[in-house]
Amino acid sequence: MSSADTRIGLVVRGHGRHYLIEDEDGVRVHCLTRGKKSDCVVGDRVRWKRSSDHEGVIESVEPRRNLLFRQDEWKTKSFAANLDRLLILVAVDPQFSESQLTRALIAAESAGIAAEIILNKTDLPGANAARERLAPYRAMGISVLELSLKGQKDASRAALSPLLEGQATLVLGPSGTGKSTLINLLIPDAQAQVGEISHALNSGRHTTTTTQWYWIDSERKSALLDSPGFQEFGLRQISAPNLASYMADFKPYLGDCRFHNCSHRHEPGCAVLTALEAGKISPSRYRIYDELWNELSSPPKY
Ligand SMILES: Nc1nc2c(ncn2[C@@H]2O[C@H](COP(=O)(O)OP(=O)(O)OP(=O)(O)O)[C@@H](O)[C@H]2O)c(=O)[nH]1
Ligand SMILES: [Zn+2]
Repeated sequence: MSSADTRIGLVVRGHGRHYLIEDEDGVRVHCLTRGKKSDCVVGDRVRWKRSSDHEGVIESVEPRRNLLFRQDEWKTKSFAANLDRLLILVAVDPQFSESQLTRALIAAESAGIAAEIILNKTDLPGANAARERLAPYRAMGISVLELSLKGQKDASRAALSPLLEGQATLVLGPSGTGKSTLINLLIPDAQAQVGEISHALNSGRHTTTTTQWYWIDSERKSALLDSPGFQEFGLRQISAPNLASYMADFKPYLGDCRFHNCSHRHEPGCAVLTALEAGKISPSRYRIYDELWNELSSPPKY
């Protein structure tokens, strides 16, 4: 088939082999992929053509700028493609897992996606403790935006809007941190958008197993992507020796170890261990590095 028969569309939702794509005019069409494989993800640009008045077929996926995914021993789970930014939402309460935060940052860094942190619920007692836990992240140059999404709606909107403008931004965050509050603040008709999409895909109203694409503005320039919660954030796509290069606080020391293939765990003359002892790398970040190293260098358990 020549590409003249096909048009470019944006994948805004996937469900099995069923996708909802949006054409250049913003019209949404239910499309199927050819064959059994479903290898496009939300955010992909695809070539598609109409197969009937109501449906289309996806012929191919355009090259991706990036792909954010997690990978455990058994499977790869894609969050979305062609992202401009990852926002990791954590809260004062429930207390966030630093390991999950670090994993998300490493996945973004290795995919070449800029990442920032939002600390929500700063109105609660315990805000200072949360701030302290995030201090190493600030120190390594990652922006931490403090919000109180529920109580300070206007201020939150004003802080977020410039960040999101003209971008495709994925929000990741554990349950209970205020993800729905954030989405509803920026996209008042979010529930309606979900309902419309689920209806078009026949996937049921409450299917939240895949990433959801929302337009923030009527010009369809700024998008927010919401991904369902997850328990595990595997990083099997990364090899243990490359791990440190995706950690901004380790990176400055990487060329300075005595051995070029230093694992930064027990070797003499290790610049990372020296930085740890000097307090330039935080003990919690080092502990996560060590845990990840063990995880990534152990053979799969199956
Ligand atoms: N104190 C305080 N509570 C907040 C704030 N933002 C959200 N909450 C509350 O935190 C709880 C969780 O918020 P949601 O927006 O439902 O969180 P979620 O991340 O979508 O959680 P799931 O629906 O479990 O995925 C709700 O009771 C909110 O009212 C805030 O800035 N301060
Ligand atoms: Zn070293």
